[in-house]
Amino acid sequence: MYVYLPGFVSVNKRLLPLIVFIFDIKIYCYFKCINYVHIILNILKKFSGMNPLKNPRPIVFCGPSGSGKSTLVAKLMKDFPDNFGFSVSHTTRKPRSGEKDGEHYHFTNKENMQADINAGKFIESATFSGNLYGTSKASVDAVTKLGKICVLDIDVQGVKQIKKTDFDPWFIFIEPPSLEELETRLKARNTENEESLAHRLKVAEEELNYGNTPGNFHLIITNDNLEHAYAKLKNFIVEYLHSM
Ligand SMILES: Nc1ncnc2c1ncn2[C@@H]1O[C@H](COP(=O)(O)OP(=O)(O)OP(=O)(O)O)[C@@H](O)[C@H]1O
Repeated sequence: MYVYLPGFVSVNKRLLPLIVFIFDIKIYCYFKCINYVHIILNILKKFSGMNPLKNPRPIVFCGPSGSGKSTLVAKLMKDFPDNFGFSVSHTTRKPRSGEKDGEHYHFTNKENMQADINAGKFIESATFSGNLYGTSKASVDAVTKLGKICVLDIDVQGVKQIKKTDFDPWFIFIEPPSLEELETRLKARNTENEESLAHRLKVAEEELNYGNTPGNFHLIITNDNLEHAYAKLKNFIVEYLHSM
């Protein structure tokens, strides 16, 4: 869809808000006697990721399995491809075929990992099926040093552990509109058997209690309508980027 501006210049309609925005800044700068090109370039740089962020505060996403964390984070990554990064977790399980050390996980052994946990080198860790999994401070720092906001997907037990350390991320809780809807989504996702579904729903109840306890999270998003939920998340991120 194109519109014709005076002077016979045709412009894609989606660009109009940007043009109006730039025009507003130009007028503001004219009256304040500031160089508007400099201001616009800085704003564009910030949001395009051309400017690495200085010591960005990581963001921990938490919420019941199936509440939509991965879906919302994927949208965020698409909108801000250069501003976010994932840390690489450690595990003592054996690599599966195709998994690369340092890329999918840092593969290690129990003795070394337990020693590092005891030495306070991990912000959180847990045991699943007899194997240790965890997030090291170094792997979060590696993302932060690149000037990117480190995104972490951590369960409630992990969040409780992090809160006991000096690590100080933003905590965002994603909740489903109801347990019934959570069950529907998990069934539709087709990743669960009856046993794992029942387990996830039981854990979800406890997680929702923790998530909704005042003071535990900086932001709680009810993921009812995906676009509304994402708009709330994006507002938070844009405000955060502005404040840096
Ligand atoms: N607002 C929504 N409306 C309907 N379906 C949704 C909505 N948000 C996410 N979903 C769907 O719900 C399912 C669960 O979402 P997703 O996998 O993102 O959850 P998750 O919290 O990352 O789960 P897990 O912790 O198990 O990885 C997916 O199939 C996704 O497409």
